[in-house]
Amino acid sequence: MKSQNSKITHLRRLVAIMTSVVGLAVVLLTYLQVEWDRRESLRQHVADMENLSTALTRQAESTIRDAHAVLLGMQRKLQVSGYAPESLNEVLEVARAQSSVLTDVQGFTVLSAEGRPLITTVPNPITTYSAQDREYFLIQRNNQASGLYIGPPVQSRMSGEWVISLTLRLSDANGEFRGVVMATLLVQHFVDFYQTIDLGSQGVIGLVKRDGTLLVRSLESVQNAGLNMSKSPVLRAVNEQGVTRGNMVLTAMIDGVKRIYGFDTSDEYPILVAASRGEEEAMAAWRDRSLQNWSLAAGVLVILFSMGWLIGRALGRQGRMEARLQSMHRDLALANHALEIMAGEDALTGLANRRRLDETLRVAFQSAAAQGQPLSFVLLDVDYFKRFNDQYGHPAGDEVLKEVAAVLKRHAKRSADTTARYGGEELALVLPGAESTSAMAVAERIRADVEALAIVNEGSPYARLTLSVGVATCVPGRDMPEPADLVAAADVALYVAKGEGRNRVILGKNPA
Ligand SMILES: Nc1nc2c(ncn2[C@@H]2O[C@H](COP(=O)(O)OP(=O)(O)OP(=O)(O)O)[C@@H](O)[C@H]2O)c(=O)[nH]1
Repeated sequence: MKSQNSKITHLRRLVAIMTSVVGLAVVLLTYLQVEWDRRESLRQHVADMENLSTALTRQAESTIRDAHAVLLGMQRKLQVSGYAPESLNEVLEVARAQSSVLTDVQGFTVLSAEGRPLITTVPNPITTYSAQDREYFLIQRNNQASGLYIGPPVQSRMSGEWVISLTLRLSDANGEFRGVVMATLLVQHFVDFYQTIDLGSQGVIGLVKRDGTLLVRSLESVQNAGLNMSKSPVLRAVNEQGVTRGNMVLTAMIDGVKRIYGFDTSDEYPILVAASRGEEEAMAAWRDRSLQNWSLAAGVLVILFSMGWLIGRALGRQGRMEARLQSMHRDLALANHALEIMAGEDALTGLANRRRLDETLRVAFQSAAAQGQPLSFVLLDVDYFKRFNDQYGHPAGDEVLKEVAAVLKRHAKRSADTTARYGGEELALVLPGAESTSAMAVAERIRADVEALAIVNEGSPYARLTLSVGVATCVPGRDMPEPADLVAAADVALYVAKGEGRNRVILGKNPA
């Protein structure tokens, strides 16, 4: 019973440990799954943005290259043929033809050394202005070997539209400044094109000069045109660390929105394109999935812990019932014992119990003493009974005790004879009026009958169930003063029988 209780406690502990371990595993696996999913989603978005930025960089390069090629042709023609009206007209015709094909270019213009437009393909131009103060003009005028210069976005004085200027210097044979050939690209043209690409409401594409000047931003036409972005992490990575293509997750300088950026720089021109998606929008699908996963995990945990709690409670209840049963069992045993004592009978064997034996022996002793008659006491003990119990079980042992008791009863022939259970596996026989010879004979018959039962006891060297018997006889009062002396003499004889090899009857010595 006790071990049953500790088994239940052990089981409850096991259930608690298992529940915790499985719960932890669920949390860990969910975390790993969600984290893996996050990285995979981010990797995918990053790759998309990098690829897009590369494609858009090539597109911007191609637009600039086309205009650059035309500008080079115009520059060459003017420098060779001069600036006479015929030459300018020829250049204008070629530029018109090119302009009609290059739809990304707003127009081609030739400016004089004073910044006045000489010819232009820009439709409906205002030609009464001077570009002398424009950045591109100053750079080309002051720098003989400037090459193609990409200007910041400006509002054109010729058309009123926002444009990006591409300029080449015109020099005479002595290298003296003769003016500028210019192609203008419409900012709105880029914005319109970038807006055809779906990057969600927070996505943005930026075309930027490597010095940090913002040329085009897809979210608005011109509000931020020309903004200096040289301090942005992307520009710093490009200019300070020499990174040419890459990605970043960062919060934008302009609007404070967190975005996933991909960027790529041009090898030909000092420009780069950064394409981005809003992090919140891009990762929304992942957030939904992770919420689902965590909800599922929470559901599993609730079920798991509920089951663990229910099992624990059931085990606890079983444990309490076992304990109650145990105490009822004890009460019952005590009650049985009390009943047995009151009845004077041993419940298992039906023989007289120890209490009645003592009483019977006392009366028989007194009566024999009064009459000067002999009184014999026989003490019988089952041999190797512990081994029998161990091998065949306690209930089988009980059965054997009953059988031995039955044999004993059969040999208690006279009415005054008393058979009793002395204790445990020890039985006793009180034979009033019996001399030692007849007591020995009765004892021997009992021993032989038990042996003849041929109850297998493999733990015994006799391989069967046997008895050792001690017999004591006296004339009470004359030979011995107390009944206890008679019992002690039989006990000593029994001890001798055990010592001499068991399965035998020994007569105790009479002290008198
Ligand atoms: N089945 C059963 N066994 C009992 C009962 N009363 C006592 N026993 C057992 O009897 C055995 C007595 O063991 P021991 O005193 O070592 O004696 P033994 O094994 O018979 O060995 P020897 O007497 O030396 O031959 C113990 O295992 C007790 O548990 C009972 O009412 N029923």
